[in-house]
Amino acid sequence: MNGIALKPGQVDVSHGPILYLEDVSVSFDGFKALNNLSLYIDAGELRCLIGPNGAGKTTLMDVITGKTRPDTGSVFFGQTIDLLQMDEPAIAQAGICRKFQKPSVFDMLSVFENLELALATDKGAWATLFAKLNGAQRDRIEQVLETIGLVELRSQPAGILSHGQKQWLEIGMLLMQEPKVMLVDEPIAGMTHQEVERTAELLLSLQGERSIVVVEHDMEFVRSIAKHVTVLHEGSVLTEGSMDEVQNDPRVIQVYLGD
Ligand SMILES: Nc1ncnc2c1ncn2[C@@H]1O[C@H](COP(=O)(O)OP(=O)(O)OP(=O)(O)O)[C@@H](O)[C@H]1O
Repeated sequence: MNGIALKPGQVDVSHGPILYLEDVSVSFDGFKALNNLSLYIDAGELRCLIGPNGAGKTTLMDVITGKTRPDTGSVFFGQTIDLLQMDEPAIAQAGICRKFQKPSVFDMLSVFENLELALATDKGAWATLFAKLNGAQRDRIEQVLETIGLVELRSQPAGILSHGQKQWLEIGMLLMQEPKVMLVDEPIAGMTHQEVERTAELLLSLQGERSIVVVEHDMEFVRSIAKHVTVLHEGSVLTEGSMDEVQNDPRVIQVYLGD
């Protein structure tokens, strides 16, 4: 250890990575969806995960968020927090959140209220909506509205938003909880070209303060955001590197062409 005392809830990233997965295997009826997979995600980085269908990307996300328990291996959040000892809500509470492909905003509530709801704690959703916001909470919502580019639509019901805008609102709802790691599953599916560009800007603006792991099939999009790409194949890491490096790797070309 480096001698720095950590407060409860703090994540020890003093060695660089915020997520450590080592020798993780997951079997479904004898089939290895993850096979001795090891992966490290640095604090503040934006990582893209690619790989052909069935490579294990979703299973990997499920392991990190506690939905699926590995048969073997270790999964740590920072150097000291053992995620395999925690259930799904505890992992989310610790600061690892996941954005699923399909947006699930509340159509009848305004954009602002959706963000307000994301503040919901143990008091419950309705109590949160009717409670008076304090200054810090109001400032946080304003900041998030700015980040997701929905300031002007703040009073509109979420139901009138375009598909892309709903996705950004949902990212905003996750940001309200100030996660340290965001796992983002196929963020641009169904978006217009303009929305795709705006989503790239948004994800790029989020790195640094938090780590972002994006699973995406669209290679053009991956190229536009990724400094570092991990290629999964048959439940293991096939290779890692810049987009150019992985795209020119004969093993990557082979698994994609063979798909
Ligand atoms: N609950 C399950 N029961 C049985 N097999 C499963 C289960 N979940 C996943 N698998 C299998 O494990 C393998 C990895 O699946 P996974 O969904 O993680 O891949 P993926 O890389 O996310 O694929 P895609 O890009 O198609 O979403 C696949 O062969 C899949 O059929």
